[in-house]
Amino acid sequence: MEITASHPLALPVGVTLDRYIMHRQTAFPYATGELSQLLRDIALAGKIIHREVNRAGLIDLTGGMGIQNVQGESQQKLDMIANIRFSRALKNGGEACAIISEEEEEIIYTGNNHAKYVVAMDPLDGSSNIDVNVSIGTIFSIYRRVTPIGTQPTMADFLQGGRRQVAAGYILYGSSTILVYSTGHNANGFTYDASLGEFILSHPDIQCPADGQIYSCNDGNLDDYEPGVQAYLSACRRKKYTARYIGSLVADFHRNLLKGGIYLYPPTKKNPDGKLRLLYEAFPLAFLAEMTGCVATTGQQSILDIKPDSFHQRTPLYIGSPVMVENLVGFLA
Ligand SMILES: O=P(O)(O)OC[C@H]1O[C@](O)(COP(=O)(O)O)[C@@H](O)[C@@H]1O
Ligand SMILES: [Mg+2]
Ligand SMILES: [Mg+2]
Repeated sequence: MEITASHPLALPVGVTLDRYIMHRQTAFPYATGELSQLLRDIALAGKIIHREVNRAGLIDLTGGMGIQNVQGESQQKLDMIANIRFSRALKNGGEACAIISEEEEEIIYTGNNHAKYVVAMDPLDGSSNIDVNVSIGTIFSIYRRVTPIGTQPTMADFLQGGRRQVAAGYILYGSSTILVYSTGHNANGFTYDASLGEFILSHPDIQCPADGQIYSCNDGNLDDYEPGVQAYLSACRRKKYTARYIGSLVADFHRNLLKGGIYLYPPTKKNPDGKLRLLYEAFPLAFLAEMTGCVATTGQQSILDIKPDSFHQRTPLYIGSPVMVENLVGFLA
């Protein structure tokens, strides 16, 4: 029997992330490869965290550290491991001159002052789900620095505003591990094939359904929510929409992005400005939302139009299918 290229065992594995990045880079004659390398460094750290997440229960990576981060939240071991792994990959990769992380109060200087880019990151999103084997993620946002190359980066490099992001994305560690990112044109998803050690293009040019029937919010805070939000949620219930809330922003966003839906984290008594952080949760997902036809708002303005003034500031977040978000905004008006 002759084995041809179409034989099931000879079929192509698909487009790897590396090959996709290279291909995209050729589309931009002025591209110098630094952003491509930075994306590869993030993918590498993602592969390592994929490995740690998958064996967290076996190597005592579950549980807290007994210390609190700048948010006043107890830091989980995996929060810190992810923070170390991503910081190290960005330091060694040489393309990021500084990092803002959920797990550290101040700027992390990588020493790569020659580098053009800065990264804001949520190394491990959905920390409350780490110990219970529920999907968690990593969120990242990339800016071209505004301070001169060769100098020490400053706050200004990080507080440029969501529309100045040159790339953003997330890695979802779920039943499979998927990297979804955009460099400002469209958004693509790459599923990790651990047997090859490669991210493979699995979700090209993701487009969010204009409408949906899934709503995601912490119902336990219902009494805290403003009347407009409560009215919107009871309208969802009346319409027999499906309530789905994983408690990991990345996982809830990803599901709604593919199926159509809305994620809400309104202001609460505990978090009058909302819980989620602007620089490394809301801005990057709002950037992706813009590329996939979703909408991201505070209820009053587009998330991407917020003028940031501090590294760990919070914001209300309503994000998802445009018809649903506009409907919600109608209730808030
Ligand atoms: O437990 P709550 O109040 O519903 O909050 C859940 C939300 O908080 C987060 O866990 C915050 O992110 P971190 O886990 O990175 O701190 C989101 O992922 C999630 O959507
Ligand atoms: Mg988070
Ligand atoms: Mg986190």
